[in-house]
Amino acid sequence: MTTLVKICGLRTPETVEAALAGGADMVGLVFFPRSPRNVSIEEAKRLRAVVGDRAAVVALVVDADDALLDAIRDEVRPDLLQLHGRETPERVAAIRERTGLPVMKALGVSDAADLARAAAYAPVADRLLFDAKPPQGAVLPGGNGVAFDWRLLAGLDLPKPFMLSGGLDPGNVAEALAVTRAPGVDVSSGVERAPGDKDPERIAAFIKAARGAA
Ligand SMILES: O=C(O)c1ccccc1N[C@@H]1O[C@H](COP(=O)(O)O)[C@@H](O)[C@H]1O
Repeated sequence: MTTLVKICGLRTPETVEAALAGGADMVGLVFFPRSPRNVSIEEAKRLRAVVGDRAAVVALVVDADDALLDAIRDEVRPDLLQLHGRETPERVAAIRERTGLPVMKALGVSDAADLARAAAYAPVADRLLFDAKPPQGAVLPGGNGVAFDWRLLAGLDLPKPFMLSGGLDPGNVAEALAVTRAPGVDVSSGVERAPGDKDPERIAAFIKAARGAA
């Protein structure tokens, strides 16, 4: 089966086009003001129009309140919500119910015990995303370009599909896929020149490397 590829934190039509030209399955828009990749609802609407039906649009939020979720659903019309904060299983279920959108819950991983948390989220999320835990003192809960020990995911058996993220880049994504057998990968920092500044060449190289590994 083909590996799903998500390019996250896109902020310009040019980089959205680069992701689509490379064959990305999902493009991620970040709604988190502290992130250098943050977009407003208006910017997101324009990017959503650029994407059309050529890929799935993923709206990334961090402990979002209902007003923000409603605005994203009604105005941006994403295909999937990525919940990248401290949302409990109950909150994930409530968001899914309220918005009517499928949700992907991100879980921070640093050791095997972190994977046990997936059991509580699998019944309420449509998809899980395993990311590295942020380094101490980090401003962002994700998008830090930090990897975790991929061997923790080897042999993982979950009732829901999952994606891998955290410190992936064009040079290591093939190895990450070989180790984890993840059905999908997600990247942000690893395809940038600087935080928030996506590089079309690195986007293309990442997608090619992920596809080549499949
Ligand atoms: O990208 C961001 O700015 C971001 C902000 C807040 C939460 C998550 C964020 N990005 C997600 O983090 C992971 C890993 O990113 P990286 O490739 O290590 O930079 C990825 O799932 C992004 O969607």
